[in-house]
Amino acid sequence: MENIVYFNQITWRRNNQEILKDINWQIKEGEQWAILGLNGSGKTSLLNIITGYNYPTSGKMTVLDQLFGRTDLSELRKSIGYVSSALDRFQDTIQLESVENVIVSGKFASFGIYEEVSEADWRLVDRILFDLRLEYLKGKKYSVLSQGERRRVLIGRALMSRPEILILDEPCSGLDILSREEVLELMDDLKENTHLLYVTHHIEEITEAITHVALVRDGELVATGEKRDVLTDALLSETFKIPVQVHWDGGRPWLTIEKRK
Ligand SMILES: Nc1ncnc2c1ncn2[C@@H]1O[C@H](COP(=O)(O)OP(=O)(O)OP(=O)(O)O)[C@@H](O)[C@H]1O
Repeated sequence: MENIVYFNQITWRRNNQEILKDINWQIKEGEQWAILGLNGSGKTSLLNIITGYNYPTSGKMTVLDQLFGRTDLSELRKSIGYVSSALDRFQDTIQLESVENVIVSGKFASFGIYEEVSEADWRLVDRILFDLRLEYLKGKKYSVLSQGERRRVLIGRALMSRPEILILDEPCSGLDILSREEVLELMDDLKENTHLLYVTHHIEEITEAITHVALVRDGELVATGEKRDVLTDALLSETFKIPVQVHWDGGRPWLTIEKRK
């Protein structure tokens, strides 16, 4: 495959406002990306272009080498997994389901099981439980899980469709420091079978599994590239509109805020 994602001079306009401006960005096979930017900078709008929910106003766009305008977006979406802490609002419907049922429902893009589940599907559930080290939760109801376990089960659910792209939109928001590390530890395993797009406000969540970073500010890309080239004091200060310094510890970047005059 040539490109996983390719934005060529993409703009997205809404109500006469240019929300995304002149976006040029390529994600290649084998790369794992993080996306950073302030609230309202355009991260979700960018992701919604990739998933085909926002249609570009101008420019050329391909996802998994499929050219927008010539491809069936609903088919394409089956290759894209999406986990968001915003999914928490759907959790009411799955409280009483077992962990296995929640995971298997990912195959049907619904939170209920309305279609027949095959033997092969259950084998994949077992495989996912094993890979994500969640076997100890087998048979438990979703409602009794900790927040960290719930996030990991929702990631497992997204893997049921064997996505080529997995969007993790602030998957660690609201988690304590231990649960957050448990979710982050999955990153190494996930990257073997999919391409990660990891959105966060906390740069220390950019683990060694992430290879590349995109910085977004006011609907424009400040920088895209290998993480060591992009996560610099100057580029992060520009992105976050506040003077910051980055330092690396344990293979991860950490931020300190410079005192403002
Ligand atoms: N459908 C829409 N119609 C009009 N304006 C929109 C629409 N979607 C997003 N916007 C605007 O585009 C800008 C970028 O929003 P977006 O949700 O992409 O930001 P974000 O970086 O994901 O923010 P956050 O970190 O808060 O989730 C905001 O000013 C928002 O109000």
